[in-house]
Amino acid sequence: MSSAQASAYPAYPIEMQMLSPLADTRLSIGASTGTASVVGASVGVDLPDTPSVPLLPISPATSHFDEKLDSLEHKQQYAVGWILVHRLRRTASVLHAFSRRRIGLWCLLLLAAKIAAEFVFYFAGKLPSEFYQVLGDRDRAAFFPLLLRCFFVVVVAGAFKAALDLGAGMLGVEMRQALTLYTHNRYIAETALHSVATQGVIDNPDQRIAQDIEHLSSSLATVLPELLIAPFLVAYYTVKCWTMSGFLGPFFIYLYFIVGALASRCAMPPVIRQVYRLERAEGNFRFLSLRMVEFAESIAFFSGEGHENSVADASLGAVVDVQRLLLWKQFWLALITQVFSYLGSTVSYVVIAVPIFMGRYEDKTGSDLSSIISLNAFVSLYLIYRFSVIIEQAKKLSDIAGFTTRMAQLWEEIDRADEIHYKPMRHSELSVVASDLGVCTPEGVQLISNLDLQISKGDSLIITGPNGVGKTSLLRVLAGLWRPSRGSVCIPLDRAQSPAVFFLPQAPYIISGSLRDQLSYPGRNPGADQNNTRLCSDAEINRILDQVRLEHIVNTLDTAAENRHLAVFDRPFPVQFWLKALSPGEQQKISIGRVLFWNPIFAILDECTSSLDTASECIIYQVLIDAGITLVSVGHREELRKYHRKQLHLSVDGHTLSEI
Ligand SMILES: Nc1ncnc2c1ncn2[C@@H]1O[C@H](COP(=O)(O)OP(=O)(O)OP(=O)(O)O)[C@@H](O)[C@H]1O
Repeated sequence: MSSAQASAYPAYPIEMQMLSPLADTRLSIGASTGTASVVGASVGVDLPDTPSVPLLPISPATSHFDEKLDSLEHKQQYAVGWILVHRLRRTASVLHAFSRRRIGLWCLLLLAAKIAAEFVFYFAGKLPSEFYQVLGDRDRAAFFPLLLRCFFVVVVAGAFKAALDLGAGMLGVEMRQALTLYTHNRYIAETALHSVATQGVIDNPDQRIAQDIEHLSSSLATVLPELLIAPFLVAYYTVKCWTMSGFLGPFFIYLYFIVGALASRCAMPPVIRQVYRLERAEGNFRFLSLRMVEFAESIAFFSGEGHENSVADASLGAVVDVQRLLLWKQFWLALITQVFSYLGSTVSYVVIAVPIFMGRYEDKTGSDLSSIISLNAFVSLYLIYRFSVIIEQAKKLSDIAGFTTRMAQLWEEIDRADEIHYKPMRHSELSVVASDLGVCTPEGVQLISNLDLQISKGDSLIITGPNGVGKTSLLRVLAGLWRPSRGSVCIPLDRAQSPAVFFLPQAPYIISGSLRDQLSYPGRNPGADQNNTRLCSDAEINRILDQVRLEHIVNTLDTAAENRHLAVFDRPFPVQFWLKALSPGEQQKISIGRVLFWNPIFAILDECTSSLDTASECIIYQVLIDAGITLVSVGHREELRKYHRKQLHLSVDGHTLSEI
């Protein structure tokens, strides 16, 4: 390797092993950021880590919808302008409110480390030129001190590089925690969860929380220090380059930067578009696999493995098709950025060639000239490198814009849900009253109209009617999950230790935790303040298990291997354990146990005994009546009528209310 060749890649001694005539400029200088390239790689790896909701089954029939979603998301990715500024400002204020001190501290430390590291890297970058000088002059006395200094600088540069990675990682974690805590507080709330999660206005809220916030935080943590320090470094190395090679040096480098930035910008949008499509396809693929695990038994009973196999293959096909397309799009982006990367070293020769050929260094000896070439190459390569870092940050900023958009859309949807949240009115009477009530689906399909209903304490009501007529929808309106399309609902005030109204959905909801946690769920009076936690006592657990005929579960828990040192009612088990240990009917009994624990005035039961045998169902209903709980039940079995005083029959033609 000639001295001229060598001097084109002086970079830092710490990265000497990477130096070669074909070395990418950023590979040879990239020690300060740890970034490997600007080749659009980071837009290509944003795959979902969590299963997504079943929004888009994979089938050719959905491709048109996919296309529409694509174009929508494509636009949203570039939702720049004031709306993005507003969203970024909101993100900043959330970070400020949730973790201002820790984030501020990490930002300051990171910036300080970055400035110090740049100094070290500058000295490291000058070392090769000093070696050329010392070796060129055959100066043995100066060689060993220089070698020692080189070793010291390498160690310090390595330490700074590691510290920068640590600082950026910690800052990312702090930001992720703050943004996710804020989102949890807003999303997992009475006003938002049901509406945002079930009404599907925005896709995959789970993915936005678990993945997009993480990507946003880690991107912000790497971009912020780079952008803060970039103007100073560019200015400094521009002046340095100007003094060494005249104005033509910076001119060529700026020109190179502008052309390179424009070219890679042109190739980027198609990549981002395919990344979005890939994310969605991956989400659907994972969702199918998860469903297969969840419904393995049903599939086995149906002998549906063949069908599932072909659906899984089709889903995989959709993923790999997009992956292939993405690789092609990335190829063009990579081609452009790689060509410009390698061109960087050539530009540095041009920069130094001009003053040499113009005779500026005529009076220099061979070793002086080698040293100047090396130092100049370092300065111009570093300036080029700083520009490529800026290009890279610009690309990351568009990623940040995309992730901010996805996160902020979720926040905005939560804001909307908060605004339109409907809460039934409360009154001091012991009755549930519906006046002139209209019930519509979220799509606006009228299910029930002009319903006047008064359910007084002791006047249990059974709601009957054909499938799909709107029985559950009526309960949703009574619970405040759906806003009535017309009229109003009024329910009693909660009491200190128990809610006035307790709703049991059709599907039992089993949680991770102990038997005490299961029966006490949700752990606090749904109507009371957040800190008012109440758990079943041992006596209450024994009573409830006896009432719902579930005493035998204690033996199952007692013989389980986990946490034997704890009392049986307090042994925590994962939800998977509970789902295996309890049959669907037993799971429903656990749910009913919660009603008995909370002892509300009214229990609104949506086919919550559908998995029980008739004898067990009758026992359960009798226990609830004996507990003095007034029931509003949806049920199809004739036996249930005798536990109620009134019947509301819904049909497509209207409704009738009658005494039993
Ligand atoms: N979240 C929703 N978005 C849109 N439509 C819905 C939604 N939930 C229910 N519907 C529609 O409202 C209608 C009534 O549903 P609902 O669940 O209230 O019926 P149901 O009488 O309880 O039926 P079943 O006896 O089968 O439980 C159905 O046609 C259903 O498709």
